[in-house]
Amino acid sequence: MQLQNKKLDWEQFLQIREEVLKAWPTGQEVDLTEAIAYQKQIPVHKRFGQKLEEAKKEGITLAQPRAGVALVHEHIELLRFLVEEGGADLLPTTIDSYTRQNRYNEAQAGIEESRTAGRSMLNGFPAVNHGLAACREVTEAVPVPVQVRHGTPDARLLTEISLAGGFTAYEGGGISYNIPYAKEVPLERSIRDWQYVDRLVGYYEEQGVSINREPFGPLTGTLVPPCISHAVAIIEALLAAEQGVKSLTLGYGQCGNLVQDVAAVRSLEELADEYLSRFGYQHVVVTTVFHQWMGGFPQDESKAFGVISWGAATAALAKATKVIVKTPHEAMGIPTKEANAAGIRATKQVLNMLKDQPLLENQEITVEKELIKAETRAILERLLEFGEGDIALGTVRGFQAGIIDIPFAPSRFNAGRLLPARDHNGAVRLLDFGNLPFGEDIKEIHREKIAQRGKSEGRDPSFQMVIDDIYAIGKGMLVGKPR
Ligand SMILES: CCC[C@H]1O[C@@H](n2cnc3c(N)ncnc32)[C@H](O)[C@@H]1O
Repeated sequence: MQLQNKKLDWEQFLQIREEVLKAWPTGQEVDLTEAIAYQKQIPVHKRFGQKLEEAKKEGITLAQPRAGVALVHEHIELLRFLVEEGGADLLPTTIDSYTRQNRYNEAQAGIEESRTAGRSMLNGFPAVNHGLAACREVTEAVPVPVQVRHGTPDARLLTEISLAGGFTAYEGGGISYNIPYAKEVPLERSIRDWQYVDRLVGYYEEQGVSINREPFGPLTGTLVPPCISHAVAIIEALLAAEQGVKSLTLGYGQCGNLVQDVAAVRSLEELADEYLSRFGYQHVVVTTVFHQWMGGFPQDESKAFGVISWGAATAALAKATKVIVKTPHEAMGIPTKEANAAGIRATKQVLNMLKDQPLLENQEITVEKELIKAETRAILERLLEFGEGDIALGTVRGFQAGIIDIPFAPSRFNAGRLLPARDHNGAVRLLDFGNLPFGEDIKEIHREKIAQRGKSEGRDPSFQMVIDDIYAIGKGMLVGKPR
């Protein structure tokens, strides 16, 4: 049946579900009626969406790290440490890479190796292999809400076990966990598989259990222009809302220029409200998440704290509901629990110093916000045309035509023709627009700003600028100016 953005028929869903639960033995542990009852007894202070909604009302920004290790008790110890020593307001459970690729046999081997080695031999928590009881042990053992964070194109079984396991929030989407994460997964397939995920969340909502859903905002985390990540966020918001999702956190990865980043967070929330109400989705609570710099980090830990603090400051000034925290080990790899907690403490120090300051607003931010909205609308409206009004169909066709295009994505279903580069203030602009449906007026703004940088650096705008910008922050700068 042709792909369409339409709520999955429950009987059809249950048929698919029989196959989904067979993919690993722990799937047989999931009983939806029992799972709903279990979720209903989770106290309100442990419900992710509830805590986000309260933060939005208070106008404060919550801090959440990433974290996940192979074994259950070590994972619990890690999460407890991040609350007690780091001050985390919200917790993750980052899932390992084998599980993300449905390679449960190798995840199982990783668990055995971790037991033998006495340390985590996986880069995350293998929730499917551990199963329901272990997930409930984790979510019950910590005092704050916990969210599953991963990068899985086919996350259907992981969702079943995560929700039955007491997690009250779940990251990802059919575009955002495919195009930046996989090479060979057809977009139509991942969109369909995430319609299953969101339909399951819709079922929990219908039964009175609210589960927060967060599309993965930063995408490749490498000079992704706000209009691109916003377009993906709005598409995944519309796809999720159609399946009955009511608690949505839309995200954006820090680019580094304050005006652009504050404008990006504000425009994201405004565009979400605009498109959700246009398509008739009522009572969807929208919050925002700002990801601290997702690109290359300095090795030097003091410099890394500078980058982390700049991300915290921007998130607070933008009044993002949540900020995802980096650590001083970012340039090295998976952080120790001490480094992870240190990143959260640095972040919280900045958030606390800024939380009584008003939202940063000025004419520059307003102009930038309107530019981002015009660019994002141009993409979304063309996708709707390509889909004859259907955003799911339009998205698949739009990626094929390069109407939407994610810079530096590995997927062969992505056109990969965009070339982003910073302007002389460090805002991310486009050197090559690929096949984006922008008018000359928008293109001229990008060209002029990049030309200004070329003039100030005494060089013609070129691919070299892109390369210099990719390495700039790791080298202690924002704009990759020639030495
Ligand atoms: C989009 C995800 C990339 C970021 O996600 C961090 N990350 C991945 N896996 C873990 C983990 N198991 N524990 C703590 N951080 C983790 C990386 O460092 C990077 O910043």
